[in-house]
Amino acid sequence: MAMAASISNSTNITYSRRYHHHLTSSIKPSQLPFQFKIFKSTSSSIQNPSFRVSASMSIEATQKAPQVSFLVRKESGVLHFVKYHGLGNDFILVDNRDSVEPKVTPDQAVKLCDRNFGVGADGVIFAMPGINGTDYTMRIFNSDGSEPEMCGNGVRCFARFIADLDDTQGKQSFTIHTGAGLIVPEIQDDGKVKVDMGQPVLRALDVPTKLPANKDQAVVKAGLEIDGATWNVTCVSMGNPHCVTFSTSECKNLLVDDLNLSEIGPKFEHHEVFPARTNTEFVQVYSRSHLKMRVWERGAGATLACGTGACAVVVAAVLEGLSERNCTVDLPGGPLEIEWREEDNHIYMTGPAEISLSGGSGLKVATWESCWCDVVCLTQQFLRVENPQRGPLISLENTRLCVLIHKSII
Ligand SMILES: N[C@@H](CCC[C@H](N)C(=O)O)C(=O)O
Repeated sequence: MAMAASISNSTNITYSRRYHHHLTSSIKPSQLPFQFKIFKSTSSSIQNPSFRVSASMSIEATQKAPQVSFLVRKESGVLHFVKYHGLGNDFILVDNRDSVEPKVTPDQAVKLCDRNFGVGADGVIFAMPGINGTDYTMRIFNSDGSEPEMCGNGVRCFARFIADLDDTQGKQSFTIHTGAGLIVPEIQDDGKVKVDMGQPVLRALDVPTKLPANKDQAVVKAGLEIDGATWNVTCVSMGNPHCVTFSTSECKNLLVDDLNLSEIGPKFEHHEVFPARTNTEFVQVYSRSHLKMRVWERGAGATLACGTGACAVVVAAVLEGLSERNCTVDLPGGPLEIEWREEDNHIYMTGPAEISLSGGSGLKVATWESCWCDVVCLTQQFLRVENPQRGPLISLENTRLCVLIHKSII
């Protein structure tokens, strides 16, 4: 059988190879274990990456995939990582359980996260030894190298990452120490992750914001002048700071699709009333249980989803009298279910977290020595590959390196 594979990068350069293989029996595509490695060779400069492509394919209809972690392959000098995403908010996950120092510096994180010259991600997350009796510690660098206290989508990815390692013995719930305190994610039977995100912080000084607070010391529907417009904002910390807006003095219910996020977002992020900068959520109210938001993240810009942001949005909506405590929040990457529970004042967030690829990168101070990725999933419109050990694999829609195996020629 002849199989063609093409590999493209974000600059639309396409590399083609033809592979010949003999099938001895009739095998469904879903039974084929594929492994592609993409070698990105940039020894002298990261400005002109070239790709060396190799592919291997083994076909044994009855053979089960080996029960080993994809992190077992450890070569010295190579950073092994796995990429996960929560609704398109994507992260490079690093197994850092043997050290309390992140294996990647903030500068290296910036390079890794670069979508053109690196792997591409909204942040790098480290799974580290737990402290204060917790199972693990999670630390994260944003794509600009800054370190936030917490990340909601990231913590769902973290839970899946930990569960995908071989040594958790089926455990599905973990206690995680973060900059926002104790966070407890639990992987549900349907594969989604429900996270106890703790309590929101409303005290202006703790958010932190210099905006005028009400008698409860919270900032609810305060006016914020930006470029001659007055935005009504409510400030909430989920460990990290959020500024939530549903309206301006001119417009009672924002039409979020009309906003030019890259123009307005930075003006919120760097506004003097937010001494630690801020994440900003622009929200449209569909009903008292259905909200739509777009986000401009501190240190990462416009992302497809923000878990802490969705939690902050529901808190702000309740405080402004716009919604109930249980809401579906639509984000560009998909919906999250958020509950701000009255009994314990905790917020519970439920949503997906999925693996996109695993890889390794030789990290040097200024350049990438090599970078490889095992592509473990392919877009549905071409070929859906299912890994018998990990279930259906997800699409690479949001990554810049895509391996496309054309279904028509299988
Ligand atoms: N996307 C995250 C938030 C990541 C941190 C944020 N950029 C910050 O600096 O606070 C989420 O899902 O919560």
